[in-house]
Amino acid sequence: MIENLPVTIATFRDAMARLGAAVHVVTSAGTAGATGFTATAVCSVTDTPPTLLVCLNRNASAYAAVVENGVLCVNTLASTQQALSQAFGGKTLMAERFAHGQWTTLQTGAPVLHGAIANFDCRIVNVLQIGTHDVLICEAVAILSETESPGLLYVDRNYHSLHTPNAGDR
Ligand SMILES: NC(=O)C1=CN([C@@H]2O[C@H](COP(=O)(O)OP(=O)(O)OC[C@H]3O[C@@H](n4cnc5c(N)ncnc54)[C@H](O)[C@@H]3O)[C@@H](O)[C@H]2O)C=CC1
Ligand SMILES: Cc1cc2nc3c(=O)[nH]c(=O)nc-3n(C[C@H](O)[C@H](O)[C@H](O)COP(=O)(O)O)c2cc1C
Repeated sequence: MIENLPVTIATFRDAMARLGAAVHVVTSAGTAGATGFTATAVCSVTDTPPTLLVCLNRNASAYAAVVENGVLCVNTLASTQQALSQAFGGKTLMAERFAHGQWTTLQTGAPVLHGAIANFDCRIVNVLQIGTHDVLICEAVAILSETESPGLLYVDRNYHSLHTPNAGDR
């Protein structure tokens, strides 16, 4: 038998850190005000109805407002938008986070980031409590995906560009 690692928070995180993930700034607005946080725990669920999930730590400063607003926008970052990931990734005052980037709105009123590789404007249709996190089940009511820019990848605790070289670059 192969010797396995003990399953601890540290071994789980170290193994999960090996998985490459797109980086998103998840925003929300409404009666509880504008808020946002950086997330890699975002995943497509089904296209019928168009649904994705977002995992949010209940201790995050954005948590209460996201749940009260009941809407959010998943803004998937371009490789040039690493500074936004850092601004929304914790500790920065909420008003200062939104000083980075240009913002508009679509259907729900959640802030929509200009220049993202995709924007999924969503209603939160279900919430599952799993350990420290809430899994927010989100139905997309409007989508933008206009830029050709490469995406931002987070893997091994570092940022990379998802630029795919074409034949001319090789
Ligand atoms: N730190 C966490 O609370 C959790 C981390 N993970 C996974 O473990 C990997 C390694 O994480 P770290 O060792 O913390 O370093 P990291 O360098 O990958 O994470 C960067 C920052 O993002 C935060 N973060 C990353 N994923 C998160 C999540 N799902 N929920 C809340 N905060 C999250 C971290 O606490 C840290 O402040 C992550 O990339 C993620 O895949 C999974 C669940 C919770
Ligand atoms: C690259 C990266 C990925 C993250 N992914 C998640 C995530 O998927 N879910 C989550 O709850 N927090 C995630 N975080 C942490 C939040 O963005 C934020 O730091 C945390 O909620 C605490 O922020 P606060 O100071 O506003 O409370 C991530 C942070 C970074 C930098």
